[in-house]
Amino acid sequence: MSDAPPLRLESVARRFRTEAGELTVLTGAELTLSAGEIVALVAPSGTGKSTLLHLAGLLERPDAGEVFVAGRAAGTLSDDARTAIRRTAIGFVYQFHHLLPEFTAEENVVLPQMANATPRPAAEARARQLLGSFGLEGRGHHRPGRLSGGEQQRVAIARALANAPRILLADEPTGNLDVGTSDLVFEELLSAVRGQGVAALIATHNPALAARMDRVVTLRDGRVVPG
Ligand SMILES: Nc1ncnc2c1ncn2[C@@H]1O[C@H](COP(=O)(O)OP(=O)(O)OP(=O)(O)O)[C@@H](O)[C@H]1O
Repeated sequence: MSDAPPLRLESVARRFRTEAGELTVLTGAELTLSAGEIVALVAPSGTGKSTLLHLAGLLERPDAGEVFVAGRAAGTLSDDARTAIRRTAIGFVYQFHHLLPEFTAEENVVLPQMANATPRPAAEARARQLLGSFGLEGRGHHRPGRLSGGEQQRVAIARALANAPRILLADEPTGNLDVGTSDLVFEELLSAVRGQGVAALIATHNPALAARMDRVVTLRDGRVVPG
């Protein structure tokens, strides 16, 4: 299975029950991420970008179709098995950093590694190396509340990469930052992802940022189409 793509969505459908009736968001969506490929997901608000990322990240289950992570079908797996895949193979970055406020920047990058049974000294060394690669040496002992928005988001990216995932999923990862900081942090994100050979699916509203990636896709009528 080692030559299987890191991520494959096959005929994925997702519907929601709303007060206005049933809302079909995805219907037969297909997407394959090759190893190390960085794909931009650019689509109008409300068309299902977050829904697609939640399905790809095994946070939700599709109503139909299948999600394969490294060739392994996730649909029939237990919630525990899906959590284990998510912890080892997938990193997430959200628009808001979601760092744990009572822990330092370094601890925020250490904790997911320890949850993954990495011994603390190795986890700390990796955290320092990752934070250093984002220009945050010297900031590791600060809590998130004492960091700037750009620094917080850099820590969140370091945390997402902490367990050396094969897949990174990002939902507007710099959407909360001012334009200048957003460009800088995005550049660092792309360079880290490329440097580590991680396949990435990154939702953004910014066409200039999307153009920096290997391929652009969009959502139309519930399907993934070239953007
Ligand atoms: N749990 C839910 N229950 C009901 N409707 C939902 C649920 N989650 C999402 N939706 C609806 O599904 C549609 C797609 O939502 P989604 O968040 O995936 O869009 P999006 O493209 O990420 O939007 P944005 O760019 O604004 O974040 C929206 O109409 C949303 O209201």
